[in-house]
Amino acid sequence: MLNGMIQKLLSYEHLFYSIIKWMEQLNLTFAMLKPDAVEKMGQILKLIIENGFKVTKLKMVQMTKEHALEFYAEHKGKPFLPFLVEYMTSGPVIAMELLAENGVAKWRELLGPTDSEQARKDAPGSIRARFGKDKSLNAAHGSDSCISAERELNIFFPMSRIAQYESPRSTATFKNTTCCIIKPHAVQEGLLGDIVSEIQENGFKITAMQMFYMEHPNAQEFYEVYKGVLAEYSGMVNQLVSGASVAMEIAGSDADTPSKFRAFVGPADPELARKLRPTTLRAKFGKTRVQNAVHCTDLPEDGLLEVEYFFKILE
Ligand SMILES: Nc1ncnc2c1ncn2[C@@H]1O[C@H](COP(=O)(O)OP(=O)(O)OP(=O)(O)O)[C@@H](O)[C@H]1O
Repeated sequence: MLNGMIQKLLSYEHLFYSIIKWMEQLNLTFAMLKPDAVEKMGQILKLIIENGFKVTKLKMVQMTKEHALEFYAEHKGKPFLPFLVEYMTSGPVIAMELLAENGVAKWRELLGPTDSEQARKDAPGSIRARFGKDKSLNAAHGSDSCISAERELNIFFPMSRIAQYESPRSTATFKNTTCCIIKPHAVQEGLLGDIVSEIQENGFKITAMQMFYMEHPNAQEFYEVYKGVLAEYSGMVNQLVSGASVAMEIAGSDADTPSKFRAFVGPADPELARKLRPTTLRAKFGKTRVQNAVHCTDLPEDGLLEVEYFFKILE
């Protein structure tokens, strides 16, 4: 009996050390989709998730010249720096914190060689081979060490309020837009890339995007209009606080975009959506009336208020 107990304890000890070892190897890295890759971000997010990364922070931002010079300080004096700064400030970028076992090295491997043309020869499945153009317009960035990752994450996702004020700003336009939130269950199920791809491939423009970890009072306030109206109100609030969600500002070419986007999202009940509107987002990715993949602004006149809630109040 004593023998059995000792063996059991040893196996627990073994399990404990395996977990510690795994946690030691698990690391965070900083990843960025450069301006030329933002319109393909859905496809790239899909690859990131398929390759076992967890997206723990995400924000679409606009870098200034000062941010780009700080970010690429190691390249000071290099002939390509002025062009690089111009390129990095030419449009929004997607800044992300990714978590994986050996995350820093694993993300560099998925990125492929700096020069996209070289990447197409040496690593044809890599992100730069598939989405980059050449050695400067190369789709994405990855930290080269854990120390760089910490420095770079601190530029885009600083902890202190003062540093947050100076960090690259969100790209929300607050003009003729509507709000869409990818719900926590869909993020947890690894559907972030699939949903963003669908949105982009159907002609809608994502003009702002950020991952949020919502708290109860905020979720209650956000869904206030449904209180006493929808039986699912509490379930909806609980769903929104159950993990990371991704809020987006959606724009389109005309004033009808909010209604068109609403139709594209489909009926609140995914079962009904699958019968009546099988090509909608909720038909494809929803499960129940509460876990229906995305929230989308109901009334066009509320679009701006909802976008402001996330990108002015919560940001
Ligand atoms: N010779 C070059 N000509 C033009 N642009 C370049 C050149 N070398 C690097 N760059 C640009 O500067 C960025 C930073 O260069 P670096 O040598 O740090 O490459 P990297 O570590 O592969 O890329 P990143 O730091 O963006 O992940 C490159 O990603 C590329 O956009």
